[in-house]
Amino acid sequence: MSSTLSTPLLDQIASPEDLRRLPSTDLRQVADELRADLIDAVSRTGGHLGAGLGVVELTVAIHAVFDTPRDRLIWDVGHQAYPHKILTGRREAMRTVRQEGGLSGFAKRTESEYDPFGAGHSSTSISAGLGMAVASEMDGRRNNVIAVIGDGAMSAGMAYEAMNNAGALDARLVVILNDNDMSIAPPTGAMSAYLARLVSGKAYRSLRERAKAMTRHLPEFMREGARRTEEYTRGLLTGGTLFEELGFFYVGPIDGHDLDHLLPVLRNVRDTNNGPVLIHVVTKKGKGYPPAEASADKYHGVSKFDVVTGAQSKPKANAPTYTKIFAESLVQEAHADDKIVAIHAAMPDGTGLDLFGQAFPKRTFDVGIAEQHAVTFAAGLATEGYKPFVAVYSTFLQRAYDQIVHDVAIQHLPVRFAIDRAGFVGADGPTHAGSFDTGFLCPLPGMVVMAASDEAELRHMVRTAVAYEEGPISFRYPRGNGTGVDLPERGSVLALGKGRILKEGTKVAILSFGSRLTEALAAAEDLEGFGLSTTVADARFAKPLDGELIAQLARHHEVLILLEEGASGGFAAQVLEHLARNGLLDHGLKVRPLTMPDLFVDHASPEAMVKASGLDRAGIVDAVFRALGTGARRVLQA
Ligand SMILES: Cc1ncc(C[n+]2csc(CCOP(=O)(O)OP(=O)(O)O)c2C)c(N)n1
Ligand SMILES: CC(=O)[C@@H](O)[C@H](O)COP(=O)(O)O
Ligand SMILES: [Mg+2]
Repeated sequence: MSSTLSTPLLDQIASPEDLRRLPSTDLRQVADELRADLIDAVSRTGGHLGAGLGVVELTVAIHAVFDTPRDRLIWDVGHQAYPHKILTGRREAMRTVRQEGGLSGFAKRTESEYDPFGAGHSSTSISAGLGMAVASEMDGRRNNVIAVIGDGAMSAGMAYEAMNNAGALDARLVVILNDNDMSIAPPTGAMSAYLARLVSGKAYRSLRERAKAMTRHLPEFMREGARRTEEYTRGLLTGGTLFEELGFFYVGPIDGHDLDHLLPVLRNVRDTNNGPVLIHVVTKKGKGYPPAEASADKYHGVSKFDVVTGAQSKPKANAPTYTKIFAESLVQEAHADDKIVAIHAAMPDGTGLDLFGQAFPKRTFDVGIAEQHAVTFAAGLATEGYKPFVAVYSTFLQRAYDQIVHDVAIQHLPVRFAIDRAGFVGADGPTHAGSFDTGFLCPLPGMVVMAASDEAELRHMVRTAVAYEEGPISFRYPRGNGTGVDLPERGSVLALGKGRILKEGTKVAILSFGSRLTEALAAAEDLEGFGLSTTVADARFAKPLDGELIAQLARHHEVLILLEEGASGGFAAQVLEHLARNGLLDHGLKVRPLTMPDLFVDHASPEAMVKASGLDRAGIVDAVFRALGTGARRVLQA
């Protein structure tokens, strides 16, 4: 902890019990100390900061009023849960957040009893909370369940599915809508505009007239609350909001940084709550830290930074990111083909489509956090002759699987999937690892599945996807910087289902799919040092497979290593099945698949995750020697 921090009250809080012992008049100071501590902690590690800064007062108020962990508190996404971690016994450990062996950057059940539900992906909190509320009701426990969800997360269909169900069940559930008018980027969509109107008071004023007439029908707790707090009365809006129509009692908008507003409202809800309640809290992302408040992304995610200046320390890169190469290549192609359109789900910067949006604002669609919709929306565009590119992180594409199957693949629609963050992503850990895309795309009839082994390949794959009209096509590429290869001026259209050989040998063959190719070439060098003549090939396609190439590698080598940065069930599984079906294993070929292990790998640096999974240079060499049999390395070394 920084010796310059003065946090006399926070120092006394080892758990929310301690917080609840303090008089309400101390809570403002607790919040100030908590904010300073949060900034100090994240400045040392990097991580998600803006969202946490915005919920400091809300976090203090919730823990002061509710009986956590008996009352269940769920943070949607969980990236804003850092202040919650500090107040729930993890203050010291916060100095390790997202580091190997340290705290997770999200809420995590195994980490604390104060985290009743893990997350990382958005918009799950209301569903999970409803399950807990119903269980509590069935058990007769009558504890409270509170789900805190952001305005960005509120754009996903799942939130409405949950509210629809909660309203019908009349469940005792508290949803706190943390409205900071920001997603990662400024939010888009009609829902966001609706919330803005509620906050600005336009909708509020007309509804208030109606509310006046309804006052005598208000439940007792609302009248009581209104009597007790003048501010609350002023901020109270009842009847007629979308949330009311869904069966929630709507309270708000409330200033989420003013404890004099938050505390009485939360107490009222706690003491008299009987059905679903939605408390609309207005906050500022980045609140209380000027560099965050001033930045465009409100310091959503930051690397280590200087607390005084806010300057972040970004490591110097020798090559552009894959994301940038994808975006630039797509912009280049879109200049030549006006049917190309680009879609992302609330991730303009992350997917690189901010660049595309600058060049083609009318051909760029931010659909909000709505991956399922993004895919079917793209399918609709494809039916009309457009060439939609859905740019999405591998992990978030998982959300849209039925849409890929039912809306795209069965109808053979040429939707192009640009799958970013494929493979280990490092600090965000298992919720964000891009592990499963190859495995879930390959079984789909007619789907073309590619992976880029460097940024030049990525450029070719963008061009290939533009040219391919027969059905859906995907290409995956990792988080971070490229390998530094020379880039072609423009990509070429790749021959469908054809790989390439980079180095020819006779004893060992390494067939790599995607990002591990550089390590495969390095491992081949090591193997040559042992006198093992090694072939290295880049498969490019997991579907259709290059049958000719696979047969050649299988027939003319003793060992075949299948390498990919993805879960088992992906590329290697496809090749193994192909080998088995075509009798290519019958002569005793020693095939070894190298994939991610069958476990959710905890956060660490991507390099450490790759190494721990045996997908690095040394891991590949080891796999070859294991295939050749015990003692092979010793004999060859001698
Ligand atoms: C399903 C899914 N899609 C995308 C993301 C990436 N993501 C993380 S936080 C975030 C913005 C969330 O906005 P909001 O809920 O308003 O929270 P805030 O950061 O404003 O507090 C997005 C798009 C995600 N975590 N999950
Ligand atoms: C919380 C969340 O889902 C995003 O903020 C994510 O952490 C972004 O990851 P990248 O840093 O890879 O864009
Ligand atoms: Mg928000």
